[in-house]
Amino acid sequence: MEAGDVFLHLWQKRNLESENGANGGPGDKTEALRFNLVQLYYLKMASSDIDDLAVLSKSRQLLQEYGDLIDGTQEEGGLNNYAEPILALVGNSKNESKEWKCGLQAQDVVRKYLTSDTKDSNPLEEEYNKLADLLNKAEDTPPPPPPPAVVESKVQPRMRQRVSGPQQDSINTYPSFTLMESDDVLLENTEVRVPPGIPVTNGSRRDEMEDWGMMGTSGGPGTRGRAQGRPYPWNRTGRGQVTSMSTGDRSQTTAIQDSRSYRGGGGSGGGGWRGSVGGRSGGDWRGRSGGGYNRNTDSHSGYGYSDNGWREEDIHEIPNGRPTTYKPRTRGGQERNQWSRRGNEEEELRSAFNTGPNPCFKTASHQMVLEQQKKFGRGGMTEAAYGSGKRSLGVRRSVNTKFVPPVRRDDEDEYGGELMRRCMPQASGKGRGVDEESPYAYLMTDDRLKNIDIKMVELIMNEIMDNGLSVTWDDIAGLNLAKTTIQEIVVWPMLRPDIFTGLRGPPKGLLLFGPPGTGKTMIGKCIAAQSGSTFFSISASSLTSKWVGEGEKMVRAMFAVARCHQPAVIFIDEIDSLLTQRSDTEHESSRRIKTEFLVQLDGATTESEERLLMVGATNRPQELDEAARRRLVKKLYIPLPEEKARQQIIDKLLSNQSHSLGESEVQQVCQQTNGYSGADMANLCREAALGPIRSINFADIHHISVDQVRPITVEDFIKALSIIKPSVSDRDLQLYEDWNVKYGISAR
Ligand SMILES: Nc1ncnc2c1ncn2[C@@H]1O[C@H](COP(=O)(O)OP(=O)(O)OP(=O)(O)O)[C@@H](O)[C@H]1O
Repeated sequence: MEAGDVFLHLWQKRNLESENGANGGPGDKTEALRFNLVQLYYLKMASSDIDDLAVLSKSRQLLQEYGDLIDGTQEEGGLNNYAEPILALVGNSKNESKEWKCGLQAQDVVRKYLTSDTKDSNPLEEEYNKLADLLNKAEDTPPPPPPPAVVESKVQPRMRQRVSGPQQDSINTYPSFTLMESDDVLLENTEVRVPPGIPVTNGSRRDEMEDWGMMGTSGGPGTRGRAQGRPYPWNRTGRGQVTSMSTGDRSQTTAIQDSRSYRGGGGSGGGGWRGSVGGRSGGDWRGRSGGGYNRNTDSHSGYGYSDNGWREEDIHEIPNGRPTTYKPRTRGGQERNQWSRRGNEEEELRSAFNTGPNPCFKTASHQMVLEQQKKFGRGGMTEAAYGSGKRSLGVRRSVNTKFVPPVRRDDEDEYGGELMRRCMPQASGKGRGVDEESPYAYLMTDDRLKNIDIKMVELIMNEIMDNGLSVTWDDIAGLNLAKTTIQEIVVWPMLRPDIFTGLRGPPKGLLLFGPPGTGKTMIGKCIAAQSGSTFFSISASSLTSKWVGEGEKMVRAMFAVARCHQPAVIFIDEIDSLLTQRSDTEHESSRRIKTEFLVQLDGATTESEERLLMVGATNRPQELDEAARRRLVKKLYIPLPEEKARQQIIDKLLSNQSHSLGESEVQQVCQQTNGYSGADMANLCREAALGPIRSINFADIHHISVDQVRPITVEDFIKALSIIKPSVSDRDLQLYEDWNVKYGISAR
């Protein structure tokens, strides 16, 4: 990176955080607008008196301003002009921001802000000139003998450096520039390549800064104290004095940093915007000088730089990695700007900087990218770098909350990363192979799973229902038509695929619909037990994910795994929750899940020879998406049980209980249970079975034997009938029947 680029970074950072007049910098402005939008929304929620149109128009206006701020191309306008450090981070992530380019050119900014074409003095230029002088003097001073021992740094292990150049006016060799300690954050993201001939110094120069007026101008009383958090422009307390900075042909007013960065500033607040960095950097930065950052009494105009707070005992790493110490100038000025280094001369140090195309100084961001590449290969950083915000449970997002992208990090899953770590050690950097301990590692050799995440494979495999289930067709009372149809389209084709080919090929989808509690899930279990196929019982929740893009991958994984386990049946209970009609207002991610589902269900991706059947069950068939309805070819109505079926249910349930009901009494009960579902019948029997228990004295309950409990009688059933009522209304029933007439196959 050239000198001009470094200046651009500094300029971006300063302008992003500084306050240009009363309106604040673009960073503040966007925050304020976002806050306004949220506030407007809550106001509208809280009061219905507020006119919808007024809210709409205000929101539109705010959004417009917000958009202008984000995308504006003017130098101090668009946030994208300040985005270099951020872009450096997201540059390797798969993200739209990749296309997001900074509209500013280094040379433009340098030309505009460092070369004054008016008679007015440019404080920045003056400042750099002073620094250049100082450094030139320092060059003439002979190096001191090396110190006896190197003291370990306790505070700032990061490299600090100051780069300066001679006073020139070309773009990349503009008078001189200084990277302050408060620019460390920036430095971490910046690879600095200093043009040959530019002297480089390192270390703390607190007192020089005082001399140069870089440690803050005197501030107002408001700079006292230390505010917590980041206040908004309108409620900032203790804002410092506003100083004016003349920058060539324009004059810029820079509000000195708000009070959050200061600690007990006394009467002289000031300190400059850089204080904010200190504020965020934590205790090491604050208050080391007792009076906080406000040591400077000089009312030097221009940027009020904060005290960088470099410590005299700080140890610095020189660019080539060898430790050096910087011995700061004393007040007497004799030792100013001197380097000492174990066993090496200053020349060497300088030449290390001037190595041209291969600078040995690695920035933190560069280092991070290298480490990422080591871990994840040339693909470099993943979303991990992008979405590294701390997540918390149960805390509402506020306008101050950091944005956490809804993109899953590679080392994260629904189980806090545990599953991921178990199945994908590469996510934790241990290697790229599949974890051999994973019980499903063997599956990953299958070509059909080559693009599928093993973590998803594992999740799907966990949804396989045990084929050892003991539900038989006889357990299901009534529903003869449904049973025959299912045998025809599910069981036989699975057992004899050679016969069921071509026109006789089984349908790929089956829909069981009807009132709740009529045995749809039981049918699913029965298919699992009787068809001899691998039965995946999938719930809608196991296919949805909080991460954008994961849901559809899960659907794809489910079909891929099922294909590996043919013959297979995928049973999805309450399928309406997954495949409701698509609408313009629904969320993009749920729409994508549906689309993936439909694609997978479609014949295009389902080979005709595949023995794969999708069975969906729903109580709300009318809400299904039309495309899904078409793909679930056979729609079987599972109605309420008829009287005979209800009798079968009672007989079955009473068969292992002691009871005194004869056939006529059971029939009597069945006649009174018209409109009861199978589940209602089961509840009725449970309620009746409690009758004998209720007749026992409470005192006897401890010692009474099972044989002494009286049998269930018809009276128990009659009492239970007054408690258990039918759960399906006539109106709902009519809806099912209408839908069945329209789409069902049992209406023939
Ligand atoms: N035809 C039936 N034969 C025997 N028992 C039945 C029958 N229908 C329902 N049941 C009883 O009702 C209970 C619930 O049935 P199931 O879960 O299969 O209903 P469902 O139609 O899937 O309900 P939902 O639509 O609410 O999921 C079963 O455990 C069983 O005890």
